[in-house]
Amino acid sequence: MNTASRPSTTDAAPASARETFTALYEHVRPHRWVVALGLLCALAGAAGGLLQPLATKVLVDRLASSDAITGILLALTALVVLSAIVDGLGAYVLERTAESVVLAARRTLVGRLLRLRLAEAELVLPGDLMSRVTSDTTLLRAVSTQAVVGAATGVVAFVAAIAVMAILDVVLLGVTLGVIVLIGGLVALVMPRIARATERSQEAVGEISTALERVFGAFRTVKASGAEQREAARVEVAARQAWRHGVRSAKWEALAGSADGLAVQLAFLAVLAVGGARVSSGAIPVSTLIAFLLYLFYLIEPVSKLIDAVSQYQEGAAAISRITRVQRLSTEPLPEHRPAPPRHSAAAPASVRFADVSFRYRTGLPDIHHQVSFEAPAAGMTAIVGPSGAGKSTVFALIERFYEVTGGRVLFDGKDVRDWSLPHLRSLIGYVEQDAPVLAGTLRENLIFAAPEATDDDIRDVLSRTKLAALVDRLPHGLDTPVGHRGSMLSGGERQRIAIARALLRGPRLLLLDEATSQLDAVNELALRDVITETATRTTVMVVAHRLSTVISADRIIVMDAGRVRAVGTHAELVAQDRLYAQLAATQLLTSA
Ligand SMILES: Nc1ncnc2c1ncn2[C@@H]1O[C@H](COP(=O)(O)OP(=O)(O)OP(=O)(O)O)[C@@H](O)[C@H]1O
Repeated sequence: MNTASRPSTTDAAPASARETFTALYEHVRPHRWVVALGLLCALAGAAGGLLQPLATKVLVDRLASSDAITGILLALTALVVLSAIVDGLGAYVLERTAESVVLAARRTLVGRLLRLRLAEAELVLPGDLMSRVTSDTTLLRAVSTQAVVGAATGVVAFVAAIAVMAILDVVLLGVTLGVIVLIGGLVALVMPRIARATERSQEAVGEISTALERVFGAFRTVKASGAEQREAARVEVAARQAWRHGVRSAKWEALAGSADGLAVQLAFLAVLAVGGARVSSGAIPVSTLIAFLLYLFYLIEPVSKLIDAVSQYQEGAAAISRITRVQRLSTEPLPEHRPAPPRHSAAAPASVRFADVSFRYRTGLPDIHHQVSFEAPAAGMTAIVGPSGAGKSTVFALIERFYEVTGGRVLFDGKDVRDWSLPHLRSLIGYVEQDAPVLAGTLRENLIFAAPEATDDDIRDVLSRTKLAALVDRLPHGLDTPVGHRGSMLSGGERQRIAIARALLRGPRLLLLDEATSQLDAVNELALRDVITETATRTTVMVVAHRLSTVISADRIIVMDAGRVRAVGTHAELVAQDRLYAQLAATQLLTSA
């Protein structure tokens, strides 16, 4: 997969063990009391299990002395049933909490992703981010609760069993511990490999999402280019990677998982040999050997719980490391809640001024703007023209404060954009991107996207201004007709006017319109020009213009070239005074110069 040219979050340094543990604890902290309840249930269940071998020893002793055993049998049965009930309750409480941990992690992650700064978001592959939200968070399920409780009950039950075994016979305990320590050491070597394999496997899952996102983001082009098989092969490469690392992780987990059985079986053989000798020499009675062996088998559960907990921790740590890396990216403040519906007629037009603005997209990249200065006074239309790559769209990005200037100042209504609260600043601006994105959903959802409180009257008014009323009448379900993925069921011109209607519905004090470079038919072009000129009578309009018809009706035109303002004037003035503008105007299609 050729993602080398585009750094992603996966390039960031992995989280340290301490960071991972703290992040994990932060996920569990809000649920600590429920986890404690689950732990209590698990401990009660474990205590029940712990009593069973002792009860069995009493039973065997009574059998030997021909005493009645009905009472002890009934007590044993009650103990078994009770431990099962408590165990079940504990398991339910924990599973529920685990789901809550996953929900909280997803909620936090999604909240952060949507607030990423544009400059950060551009470095990230969307498919990979999606897999972090959907797939990595799932791995938190086990580690956040089962592993915590498994480790705690495992330790308690293990220590308790060892204590009882010490009372029964210290020599046999020594034999048992010797075997367990030996196998435990081998397991410890395997554990970090599980974390590594899991992280790689999750990275590959991210690559699958990235590859799919690439395909479906340009599905028509993929089909028209006959690239289906090539693209399927790309996805397959990532899927095979995920498989390879998944299998590797499964191998280490299986090895670790069978270690508990192996440890106890080996200890059993050793205890049988040593214990048998001790029984025949009269050092211990046979009932002690039986009880000891039962405790030995009782140990299987806590030991396997401990091993499971550690391998779940390794998997969870891999996921946490990937999630934490996204959380390190910087974000913007959330928009404030705006209770009152926007009144587009009431919004006073705003002015915009660039004062000696220098800008580059990232350190190490060349400057895009060099001391750019101009003024777009309140009300009326200001068009920005210039050859492709001159830095026209970047002007809008700086007004919206998608990026910070590297020098000079951008003033909105006389105040530096950095002194405005970001959500407030953006709430005053209507912004129409060059490719006028329409989102999947209904037409209505798209229209009220930037102004959810807009009333039907507001919508009707904007539809008539943008000449979309006829389209709505034609659609089978009117405003509630779905428009397809990225508005694929609409024409290019319709998409553009919907994007303008969406921006106008916000009641902006400034409308930023990045005109599409693609050709529109004459009817659409006329409709669009009318919409813009009509809007410019009510609010400030700035247009990155690619069509002669747009610039002719502008109040002032700013000519940009290679990141500099080259000339400012009206169409008539510029045709006479500026050679580049005259050339651009002569070609009609301004970007082809
Ligand atoms: N997000 C970005 N990161 C890095 N460089 C960028 C980014 N966006 C634009 N550029 C670069 O900045 C320069 C100016 O881009 P801009 O989009 O402002 O040009 P433009 O004048 O609007 O061009 P066009 O008329 O083709 O839309 C281009 O060279 C472009 O490659």
